[in-house]
Amino acid sequence: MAVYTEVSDTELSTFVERFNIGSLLSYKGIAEGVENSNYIIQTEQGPFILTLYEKRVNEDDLPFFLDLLDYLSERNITCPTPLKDEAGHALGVLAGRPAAIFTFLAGMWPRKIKPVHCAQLGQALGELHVAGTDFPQKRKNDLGIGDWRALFNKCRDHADDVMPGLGDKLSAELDYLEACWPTNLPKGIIHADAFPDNVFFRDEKCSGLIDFYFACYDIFAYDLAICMNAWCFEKDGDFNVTKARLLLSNYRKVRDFSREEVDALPLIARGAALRFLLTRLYDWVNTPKEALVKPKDPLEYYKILKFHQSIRTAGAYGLE
Ligand SMILES: Nc1ncnc2c1ncn2[C@@H]1O[C@H](COP(=O)(O)OP(=O)(O)OP(=O)(O)O)[C@@H](O)[C@H]1O
Ligand SMILES: N[C@@H](CCO)C(=O)O
Repeated sequence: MAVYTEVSDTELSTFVERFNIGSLLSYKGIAEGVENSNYIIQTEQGPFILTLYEKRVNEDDLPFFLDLLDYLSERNITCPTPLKDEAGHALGVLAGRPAAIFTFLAGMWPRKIKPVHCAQLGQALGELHVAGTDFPQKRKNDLGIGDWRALFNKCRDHADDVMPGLGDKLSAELDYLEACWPTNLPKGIIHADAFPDNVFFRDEKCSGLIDFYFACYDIFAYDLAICMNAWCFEKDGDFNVTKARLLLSNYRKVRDFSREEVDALPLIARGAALRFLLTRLYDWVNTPKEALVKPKDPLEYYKILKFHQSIRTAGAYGLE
């Protein structure tokens, strides 16, 4: 469920009037997603997405996200484009929450990942990184290497309830990553959460990316590592090197990576695994049993972390 804020039809109609998209015909809450309240709205000009920003998104970051989506759309990246109202503002207030209306992206996210999806994602991610190169605003990654220790400390006492010994293992991994994390790799705008449920496809062609609310300025290879972890491991935890090779080789056709990036990939992939392990652990520990949103399994990412700890070079990802 992801409709935290209920909107009345009169207030929504008044809000929509300002956007020059005709009158509101109907609207319906969207069940997917956990961060914000999303509605699909039908107006005389077709379907649009209405997002009401809930408390987990920092309001100060909203201009960055909306400007970024605008900038990327202008550069032919298919992503939700924020509409501007008659005064030229994308951000408004509806039912007491910050709110915006976006273009509707056609497509579905893949429930079963095939190699062709990974190939398409590689290309789309490369295009995103290139398109964002000159975006003038920078948002710090607030779930980056410098933030993991504090997050871990908040849930450390419960880590062993999830798996005996997990607390010590995560502590050792943090020590290692903090000591070795590279500072010299190419950076730019990254999506930082391009999981399958945020990438749409039509006829096995990528038709766009959504949910840019973790987007930030960070290491490009970190974004690739997040995707490799989310798309190239099978349900039983096995790594699928064919999918990884397709992801990386198709990315590389758009934005080639350096020797340093290749060499650092196993380390970066460990960091990317730890980041999602920690946020999932935090949610696991802090979500009440009766909550409607079920927390995701942190141990899925422990298996992924162990895989990357076991390999020596990026050759294991199908790279020469
Ligand atoms: N521009 C769009 N076009 C079509 N559908 C969209 C669009 N934006 C969002 N959706 C739909 O709304 C759902 C929820 O969106 P989103 O993933 O952004 O929610 P969230 O609550 O912000 O994020 P999270 O996935 O982090 O919980 C998507 O799965 C998709 O079905
Ligand atoms: N993609 C995240 C959740 C939303 O950010 C995860 O799977 O842990």
